[in-house]
Amino acid sequence: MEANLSARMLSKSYTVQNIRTDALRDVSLDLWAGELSLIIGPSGCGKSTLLSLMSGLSRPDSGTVYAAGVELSALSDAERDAFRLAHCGFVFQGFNLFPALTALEQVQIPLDYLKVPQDRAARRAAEALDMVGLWHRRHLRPAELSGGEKQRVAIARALVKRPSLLFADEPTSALDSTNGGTVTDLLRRIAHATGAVVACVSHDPRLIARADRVLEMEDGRLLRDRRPAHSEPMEPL
Ligand SMILES: Nc1ncnc2c1ncn2[C@@H]1O[C@H](COP(=O)(O)OP(=O)(O)OP(=O)(O)O)[C@@H](O)[C@H]1O
Repeated sequence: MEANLSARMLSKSYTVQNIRTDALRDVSLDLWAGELSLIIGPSGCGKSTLLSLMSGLSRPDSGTVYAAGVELSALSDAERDAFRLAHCGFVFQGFNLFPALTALEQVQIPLDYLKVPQDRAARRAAEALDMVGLWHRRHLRPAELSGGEKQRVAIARALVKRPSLLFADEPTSALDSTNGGTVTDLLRRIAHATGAVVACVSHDPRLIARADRVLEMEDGRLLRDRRPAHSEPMEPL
């Protein structure tokens, strides 16, 4: 079977004031559609750098990334921007919601950028909000939502484009453990239901049992690749 995202021998270093940090050293991995892959490891081990290279947010010093059939590392900056717009959804730690917009309006924004006609955009935004269990909260603004609900709105906004690649960088670190668990389970259900590659970076070991696959990093390298045993099957979305 062909992987939906393949990284080969990725290396990236940063030099600040003549001090060089090797953030990633010859990392190779394949990610598969329809599962939640958790990339875990201590602070500074290179998780965010790896996510940023795999999603085309930045370029490696050496190595290649193939995603959705495209060699990202061979694209220009403008071509990578277009690739991300077409194929990638992103979820971040800080939710990044607009204070003045309702939950439903936040979710519809990416479709406005993609120039999807209004009636279709409204329908798809409603479906995405329903998928994260927040249709009944559609008229509320961020200040009226809990942290867990805000993150679920952000996930719906990432989902509404129907991305083939969904990237989450520390999506649970601003949440308590119950809400963190809910958000992680949601990411896993989304992977199963939509067939997207879902890659989530976290330093929180509590998420390990909720992922389909766990990739452990240390000091810019991948140390371990395993699949936790799940005792309970997931409920469908
Ligand atoms: N833009 C940058 N400029 C300079 N150094 C950087 C930059 N981005 C990352 N680094 C360094 O590269 C290394 C890896 O950073 P990265 O953010 O990828 O790690 P991380 O595992 O995601 O860390 P955290 O869990 O703390 O977010 C660290 O030593 C970091 O200080």
